[in-house]
Formats: sequence, structure tokens, C-alpha cells
Amino acid sequence: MNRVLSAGEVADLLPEPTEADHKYTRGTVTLVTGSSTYPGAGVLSVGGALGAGAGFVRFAGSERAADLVLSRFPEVVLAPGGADALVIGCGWDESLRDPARQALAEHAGPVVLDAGALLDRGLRAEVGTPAVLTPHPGEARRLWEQVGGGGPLPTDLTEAARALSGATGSTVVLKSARTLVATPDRVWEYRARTAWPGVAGAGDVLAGVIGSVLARHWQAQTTANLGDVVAAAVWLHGEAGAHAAGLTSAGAPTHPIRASDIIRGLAPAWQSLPRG
Ligand SMILES: NC(=O)C1=CN([C@@H]2O[C@H](COP(=O)(O)OP(=O)(O)OC[C@H]3O[C@@H](n4cnc5c(N)ncnc54)[C@H](OP(=O)(O)O)[C@@H]3O)[C@@H](O)[C@H]2O)[C@@H](O)CC1
Ligand SMILES: Nc1ncnc2c1ncn2[C@@H]1O[C@H](COP(=O)(O)OP(=O)(O)O)[C@@H](O)[C@H]1O
Repeated sequence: MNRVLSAGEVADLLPEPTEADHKYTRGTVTLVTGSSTYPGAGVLSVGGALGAGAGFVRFAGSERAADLVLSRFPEVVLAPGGADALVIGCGWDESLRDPARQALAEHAGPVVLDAGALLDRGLRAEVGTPAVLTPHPGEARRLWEQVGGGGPLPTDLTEAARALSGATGSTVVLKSARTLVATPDRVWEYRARTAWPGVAGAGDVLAGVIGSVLARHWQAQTTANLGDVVAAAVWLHGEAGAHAAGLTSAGAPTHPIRASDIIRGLAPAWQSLPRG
């Protein structure tokens, strides 16, 4: 039976900052995303990281993407420095491999590998645990072939996510209308309340959101289960998409969205969490 987080459980996993918090205690994230081929993915992943509560966001993608990121989000820092969590891969091309390796060499915390980065064997091998891989179904099939899964990837999404997690030893986020988060021994599920978030760039936003939530937990050294933390991030992103599409209550009429709208939906999704 897949675990489905309640809004109350998500609220506990996404705590509000306290008076004692400051930008560094709230989690720092570095994103190696947005190649010159796909600069927009850099902007979208950074937007996800900022909108999910990180206190400090660094960007180490291509120069072209960096210009776009700064013009949209001047709060982002380009100077190198440490981070609690790394997000690598959204809008990947080969030019991001060197900055990714450099960031990994100095890093001990959680790493999110998305898009082309999760299919790069060398890079995967350089990531210590905990690693989070975020394939869509096409990437999941290619990853399964790479890790020598034997036979086709199971068609059942739960089995597929579990198999990929077992074969890679990583937490796997298998994305679709139903998103499965799998660790080798457990599976979480988030079922989207509307299909509008299935648009280009939505997964880039998600990678940033996961990195942001992981950074906060790593920095605070919480004892929360990694799968629970990632599942909470998936919930926040999914509910942000629902808010963006106008689905504020069950049955409300909805409308098309673009991935940038999901970033804007993160605030009302966060605000909808039951507190106290
Ligand atoms: N604004 C930007 O900069 C943006 C940049 N982006 C960046 O673009 C890069 C390429 O990413 P990508 O996902 O577009 O292409 P790719 O990895 O080749 O896989 C596509 C193939 O997989 C399959 N497939 C099956 N099921 C699927 C499913 N549910 N969802 C999706 N695919 C599914 C299907 O193949 P089929 O099943 O038809 O054989 C399909 O042809 C990546 O770095 C990304 O970050 C994007 O994020 C967009 C916004
Ligand atoms: N039918 C759908 N309903 C709701 N969400 C969807 C649907 N299809 C895909 N998504 C979501 O959209 C995102 C797509 O991610 P991905 O395929 O990596 O796109 P991109 O690389 O363009 O960002 C994932 O978060 C996935 O859960």
C-alpha cells in the first residue's frame, strides 16, 4: 500500500521559520541547471527553489541562463559557495558536466539529479548518498536500461519506481499524473487533482522545490525520513499546480497554466497547510 501524506503531515514536514532563523538556517541550495541550450529550465528550477522556502539560492548553470535568472530573480547569488542541497540537470547539456562535478566535489548533502544528469552514469557514481533521481516515464525507461534492470521496466508505476530505487540505491521520484516517490523499502504517492500541470518545465520547477525542502531538513539536521521529505515537496508542487489552475476547492472550474504559474502557486499551496 503506497503511503499518501495528509496535509497535516505535510505541514509538519514543511515548518514555518522561527524568530531564530535566518537565511542560512533556512537551507541553502545550489542549482547547476539551465545550459545554454535550455536556459529557461534554469529559471524555472530556481523559481521552484525560491518559492519552496530556501533562505539562500545560488546558481551555477550557463552564463546565458545566469543572465536570465538574475533578471527574473535578483535575490539569486552567482558567487560560488557551499550549499545544503544541490540540484543538477534541469535543461541539461554536456557543458553542465564540469560545473556539476565541481559542485559535487565540495558537497556532502543531498543531491537532486534531473533530466540528462540522472542518465549520466559518471555523475551518478560521483554522488554520495542521499541522492534523489526525478525521471519522467521516458527517462525512467532509459535509466532502467542503463542499470541493467533486465527485461522491460514494470508497467505498474509503483513497481517501476520501487525497481528503479532498488537498482540505483537512490530515492526515485517517478513523475506523471500520479507521482511515486520510492526508497528501496517504501513507496509514497501523490495523485494530481488536475492535469493542467502536465506542461513543459513543470518538472524543472519540481526539482527546485525538492532541493529547497531537502536543504531545509539537511541544515536543521531533522530526523525526518528522506522519503517523507521528498513526498512533502511533491505534494507542495502538485498543490501549487492545482492552485495555479484555479482549483482552490473540489470541483472548481480550472484553466490552462504554464510552468511559471506553478512557481506562483507555491505561496497559496504553502498557505493552505493546516497549522497549530
Ligand atoms: N524551458 C526549458 O528550458 C525547458 C527545458 N526542458 C529540458 O529539456 C530537456 C529534454 O527534456 P524532455 O523531457 O523534453 O525530453 P527527453 O528527455 O528526450 O524525453 C522525452 C521523451 O520521453 C518519453 N516520454 C514518455 N512518457 C513521458 C512523459 N510522461 N513525459 C515526458 N516524456 C515522456 C517520450 O518518448 P516516447 O515515449 O514517445 O518514446 C518523449 O519523447 C531536459 O533537459 C529538460 O530539463 C524541458 O524541461 C522543457 C522546458
Ligand atoms: N497528466 C498530468 N497531470 C498532472 N501533472 C502531470 C501530468 N503529466 C505530467 N505531470 C507533471 O508535470 C511534470 C512534468 O515533468 P517533466 O516531464 O520532467 O517535464 P519538464 O522536463 O518539461 O519539466 C511532473 O511534475 C509531472 O508530475
